Amino acid sequence: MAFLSKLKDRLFRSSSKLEEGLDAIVEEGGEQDRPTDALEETEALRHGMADTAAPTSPGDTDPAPEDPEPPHEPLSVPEPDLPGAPTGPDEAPAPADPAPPLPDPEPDLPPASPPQPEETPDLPPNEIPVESPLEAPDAPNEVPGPAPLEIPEGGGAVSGRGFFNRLLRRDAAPVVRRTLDDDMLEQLEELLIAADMGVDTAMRVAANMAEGRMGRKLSVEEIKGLLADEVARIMEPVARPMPLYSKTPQVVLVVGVNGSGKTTTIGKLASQFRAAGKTVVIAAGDTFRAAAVEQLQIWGERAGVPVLTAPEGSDPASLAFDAMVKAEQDGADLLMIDTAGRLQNRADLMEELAKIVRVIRKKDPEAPHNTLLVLDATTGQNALLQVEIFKKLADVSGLVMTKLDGTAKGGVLVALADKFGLPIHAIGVGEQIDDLAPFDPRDFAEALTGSARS
Ligand SMILES: Nc1nc2c(ncn2[C@@H]2O[C@H](COP(=O)(O)OP(=O)(O)OP(=O)(O)O)[C@@H](O)[C@H]2O)c(=O)[nH]1
Repeated sequence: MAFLSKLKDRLFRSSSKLEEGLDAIVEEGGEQDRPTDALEETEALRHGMADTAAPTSPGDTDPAPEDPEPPHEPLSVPEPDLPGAPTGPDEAPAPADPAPPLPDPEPDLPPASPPQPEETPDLPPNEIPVESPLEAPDAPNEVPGPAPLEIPEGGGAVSGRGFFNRLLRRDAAPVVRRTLDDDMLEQLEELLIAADMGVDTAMRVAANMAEGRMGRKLSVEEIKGLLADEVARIMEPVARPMPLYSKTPQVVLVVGVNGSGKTTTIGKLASQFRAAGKTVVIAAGDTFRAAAVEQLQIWGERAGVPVLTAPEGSDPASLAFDAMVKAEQDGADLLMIDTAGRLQNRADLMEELAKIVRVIRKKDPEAPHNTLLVLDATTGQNALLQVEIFKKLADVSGLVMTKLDGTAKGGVLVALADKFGLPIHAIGVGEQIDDLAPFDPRDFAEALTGSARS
């Protein structure tokens, strides 16, 4: 739980940017709902009711998607309802249940179940994912705000209005809601684009959020919930730990532009593999930069893993071959090969990477078993370009996103997942050795949107 909240804290800048934007969108043209309206709208919303659905109560007659006029009485906060008392002309008549035997079940449970660890289904059983430093959430986060986002078991849109709901109504504060129309949808799209989701993904996400909800009144909390659901849906298929194979040494080629965090990530991964009982060898393949080699040696020491180096300017492919030999001799489980990231001369880099692959395949025709592309999340949309380039340079099998801490550009992960569908194996959330976490789509979605933040 501690690590989870750390992740959320560190992604705060992304969520605060989105939250500010959502606040502004809903404020503009929104109006305060009476608490009873809030409850009913929320219930209907969580049911995913289409605007063509039957009215939820005699007074709740949202007639058509295009109709921006809310049918509810505006702004006034009614006197608290007494259990069983009449609730007003435009409200569903509360059933007279003077002594309800039981309150409605679990009124403030969040809509989604806590995330389960992702499995890589097509791996043999002995292939384990990267050791997860994330604790599984021990209790689901609660959705703040007066209107619980509950879907009562087997209930209709306005079902479950017993004793408990009336209690909630009495305590609920007014909520600002805005009717979802084309203008608001456009503003949402712009906000998501500004949050680095990219145009295509932002439009798709906004459209999915709006589906069946045009003409409905939404609060900021509800929009955050819808957005988090949509982000999690997109991210779930790509949240896959790096597979570990039984055949050793497993060769992991690590690529990415200079400064993206390759060295740091190799050190963090090596440390996690070691903690999982694996023996690891690192090869310092960026032989042209002495500083890069030194950094890798420092990380090797921290992780307790040997780092093979070669004289400055020597052939990285030759070092990779020597490293293969050593890894085999040592019976190492993993060989991680760092590479240069000079995109300035792409043809040279492509040839360098291709040669490394040719040479290690002399020892193992299936190597490299993983080609990890390390991306710096703070580069925002540029990360998309880097994926395109490196997919051409090397057979990228998965991504590690670094520097998600303190960036307001976390939305780029959604664009990456939507566009490329490459597995995101891990995320870097700091500069320390244990600041590498498995990618959890639900945590990420909630941290990005600021929903259910504890
Ligand atoms: N805040 C933060 N900083 C990170 C993270 N990962 C790496 N860094 C920092 O990013 C900088 C570059 O990281 P490196 O690992 O040296 O990057 P590289 O891709 O190996 O760069 P070159 O050695 O120049 O090829 C360093 O200052 C790291 O401490 C992260 O997840 N969060």
